[in-house]
Amino acid sequence: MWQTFLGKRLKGAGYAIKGACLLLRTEPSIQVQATIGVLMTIAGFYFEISTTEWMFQVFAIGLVLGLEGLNSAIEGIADFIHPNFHTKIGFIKDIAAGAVFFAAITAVIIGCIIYIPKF
Ligand SMILES: Nc1ncnc2c1ncn2[C@@H]1O[C@H](COP(=O)(O)OP(=O)(O)OP(=O)(O)O)[C@@H](O)[C@H]1O
Repeated sequence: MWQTFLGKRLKGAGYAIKGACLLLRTEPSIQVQATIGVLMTIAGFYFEISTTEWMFQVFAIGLVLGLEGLNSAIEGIADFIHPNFHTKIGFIKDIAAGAVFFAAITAVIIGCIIYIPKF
């Protein structure tokens, strides 16, 4: 029983890693956000930010990438179930993008709080 449970969880993790690789390979928005994440990580090492600052920065990068990935999935579902123009599809895509915007603004504020005092 435990072997089946563990096997299923490991399989699930495998699918999730595959999904993360797919996002990085196919989604331009994720590629941009991931590049910003890498640059911020380099900046973190360069400015030798504190442990607390690392925690906020890593959290912000993960939050933006995670929501951007979900946004891509919502866009994919919307295009699949209704490929033609529809105001409801437009609304769904806009609010999904709005959710990413909240996370991105949060990340920018965290970045400003960490890095502005270092200049
Ligand atoms: N099927 C649709 N019906 C109504 N409005 C749409 C539809 N598709 C897109 N839109 C509008 O266009 C905006 C951008 O759409 P989307 O996020 O799909 O990006 P895109 O530029 O069309 O394509 P992609 O992100 O794949 O490059 C949406 O937020 C929405 O306002």
